[in-house]
Amino acid sequence: MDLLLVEDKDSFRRLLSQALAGSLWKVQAVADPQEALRALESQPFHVLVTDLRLPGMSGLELIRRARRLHPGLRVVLMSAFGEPRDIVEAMRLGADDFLPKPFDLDAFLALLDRLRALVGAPPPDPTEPWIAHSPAMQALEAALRQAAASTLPVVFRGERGSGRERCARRLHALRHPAAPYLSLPAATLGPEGPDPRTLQLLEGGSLYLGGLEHLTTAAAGALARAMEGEAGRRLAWMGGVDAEAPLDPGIAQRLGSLELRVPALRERREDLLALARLLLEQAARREGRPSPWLERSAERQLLEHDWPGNVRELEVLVGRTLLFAEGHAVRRFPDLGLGQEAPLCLPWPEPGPLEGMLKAVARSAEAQLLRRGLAEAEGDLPRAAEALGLTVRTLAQRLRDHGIPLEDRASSPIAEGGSAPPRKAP
Ligand SMILES: Nc1ncnc2c1ncn2[C@@H]1O[C@H](COP(=O)(O)OP(=O)(O)OP(=O)(O)O)[C@@H](O)[C@H]1O
Repeated sequence: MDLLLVEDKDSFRRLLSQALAGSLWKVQAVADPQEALRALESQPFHVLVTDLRLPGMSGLELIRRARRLHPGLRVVLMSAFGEPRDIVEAMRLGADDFLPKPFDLDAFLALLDRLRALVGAPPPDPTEPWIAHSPAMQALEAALRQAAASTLPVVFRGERGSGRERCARRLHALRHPAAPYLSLPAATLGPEGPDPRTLQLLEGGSLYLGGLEHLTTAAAGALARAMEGEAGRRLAWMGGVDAEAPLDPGIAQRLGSLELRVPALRERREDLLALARLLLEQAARREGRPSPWLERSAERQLLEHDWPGNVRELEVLVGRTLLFAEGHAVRRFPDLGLGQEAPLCLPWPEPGPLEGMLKAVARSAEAQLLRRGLAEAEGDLPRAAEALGLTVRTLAQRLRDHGIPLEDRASSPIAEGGSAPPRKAP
C-alpha cells in the first residue's frame, strides 16, 4: 500500500520512514509540498501523512489539493502547533486523524494499521439506499436491528439475487458503520481457509462469505478453525446461502446461530417500483445520463412479472433497457423475461486502428461471456469455472479484472459500458 509522507524536518522524516521499512507500506517521503503534489499527480496513493507547517504551503492546503486529485485518499495531519481550528479544518477537509507532536512510534503504527484496514476493506457507503417498504422487508429490518445489538454470526438465507449481501451491508452499517467490511465468495476459499492477514485487517469489522453452499469440506473445516482463532473472534461473521441448500454441519454450528430469511422479490411487490426506480437512477448515473422515468405501462409490466432472478434480474433488465432507451421515459421493457434469448449487445469501440478496435470488442465480449457463464451455472462459481474451462481462482480473477462483482450472477448478459455511446452491434 502506497503512503506519501510529507515532513520537512529531515531527521523526523527519516525516523518515520525507517519505522515503516519492511512493513506493508511502500513509502515515498518528501520534504516539499510541491514535490508531494507532483507525486500525487503522477500516481495514486492510499494514505497521505503530512505535517501542518511546511515551506511554501500549509499542510491544510496540501490536503485540500490532494483530496481534489484523489477523493478516496486517507489523510493524517501531524503538528506540534495544532490549533483547534486547524484540527477542525483538517477534519472538514476529510482528514482521518490528527497526531499531535511529539507522538510515540507505537501510536503512529497503530493509526496506520487502522487506516490499512479501511483502505483494504472500506466500510460500505453509509448513504447506500435501502428499500424496505413491504411487510416482509419490514419484518427483516426489525430482525436486523435486533441482530445489530450483538456480534453474533448471521446467515442470510434466500434465493439468488434476492439481496442477501445487501442485507449483510445493512447489518454492518447498523452495527459499526465505520468499521472495515469485506465480502468474499466462499467458493474462493481453499483448504487453508481465509488468509490470517485478512482476518487481522478486519479486526472490529465484518466478513461476509457469499455462497456458503459452495464451501468444500476442507475449506469448511479451516473456516471453522479460523472463526475460533484469536483474529476470528475479533470480527463479525456473516454468510449467504441458497434458499434450499443444506449448510455444512460444522459451519451451521458456528456461523448459523442466527439465520435470517431474505424474502424473494415476488414476496415484496410493494418494494418493486421503488427498487426499479433506484436501479434505473443508479444505472443512468453510471452511464452519465439523466435518469428516465417509468411510464405506467412499464410499471404494470414489472408488477406482472414473477422475478425468478429477484432484484439482480431487475437490475440487469433495467441496465439493458437504459442502453436502448430513447427520450426521457421508459414505456416498456421489450425483453422482460427473455433471459438468455436477449441479443448479445456490444458497445462500439473508440474509432481507431482495426487491431485496437478488435481488442476492445473482444474484451467486451469476454465480459459478457463470463456473465453468461455465471448465469448459466445459476451463480454456481465452481460449475461456471468448469464449464468455461477455468479454475475457480482464474475465473474469480477474470471477473475482478472486468470489474464484475464476484457475487454478480446476472440472469442474462448486459453490455459493458464504454466511453463511446453503446449501440447495438449490427
Ligand atoms: N432492500 C434493498 N434495497 C436496495 N437495494 C437492494 C435491496 N435488496 C437488494 N438490492 C440490490 O439488489 C442487487 C442484488 O443484491 P445482492 O447482491 O445483495 O444479492 P444476493 O442475494 O447476494 O445475490 P447473489 O449472491 O446471487 O449475487 C444489488 O445491487 C443490491 O444492492
